Amino acid sequence: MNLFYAQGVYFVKRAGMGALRQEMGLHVVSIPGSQISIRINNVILPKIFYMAIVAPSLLAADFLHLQHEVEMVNQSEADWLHLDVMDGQFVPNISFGPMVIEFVKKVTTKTCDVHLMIEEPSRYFEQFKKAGADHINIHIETCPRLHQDIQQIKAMGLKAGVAINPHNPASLLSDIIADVDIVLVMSVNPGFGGQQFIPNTLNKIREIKKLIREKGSSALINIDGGVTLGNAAEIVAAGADVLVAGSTVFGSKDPLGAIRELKKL
Ligand SMILES: O=C(CO)[C@H](O)[C@H](O)COP(=O)(O)O
Repeated sequence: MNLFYAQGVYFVKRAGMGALRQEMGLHVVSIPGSQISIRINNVILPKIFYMAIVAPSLLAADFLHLQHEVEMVNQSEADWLHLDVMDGQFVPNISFGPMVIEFVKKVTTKTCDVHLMIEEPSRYFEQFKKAGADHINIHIETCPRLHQDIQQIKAMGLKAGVAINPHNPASLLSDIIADVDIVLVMSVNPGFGGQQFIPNTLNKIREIKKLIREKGSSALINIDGGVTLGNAAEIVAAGADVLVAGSTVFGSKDPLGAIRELKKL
């Protein structure tokens, strides 16, 4: 187990996660749960802090001032920029596609986490890579050849994520979880920002965490939808690694402060 000391706080790097995390540009990571104690050289460290990855979702930004919004995220403590692509088929809403991402990429300094809520996503992998995606997340519900699609994303040099809708159980991930870098758990029905977090997601996070351990996976658990300053601590305590936050960040009078609060968890 790797231990870091920074700003008066000990951070623990979870076994098996380090390489991926460092590759993803993170310096310190830990296991959740301030209730966990660890023993190092016979000294018990009583408090372990967890730093979630924070990914503001551009869907909730002011599109008239997109550059300004992206620059705000650049100045923040956020780690990733979450980019929701919707086709009006898989989800009822239509958002934006590779062209917008290409412009965003010119300005952003953050990792571009692209979430494809579209039918037949593999038709567009190349376009999204070209546009600047660092991660491509695809839905288990849209991919009859999910394993092949995940391998294709990874072969392109990108991180691959599998997204799962609220009605689908964690067990559906059983035979793919060892192959993915990210599990994107939808905590609202996909299509729109500003919805209420579905409480059963907390159980699902715990189940996915268990599955990750059982399968020796190094996937990060990313929670998308209805994340607020009020429920984020509980979500992280359940085992989430990444918090996508749209309205909580872009709807705030102090978006930098909102991101800072999420990072403090
Ligand atoms: O994927 C999404 C919707 O399909 C959005 O990323 C998600 O809803 C985040 O928005 P908010 O934080 O406002 O709930």
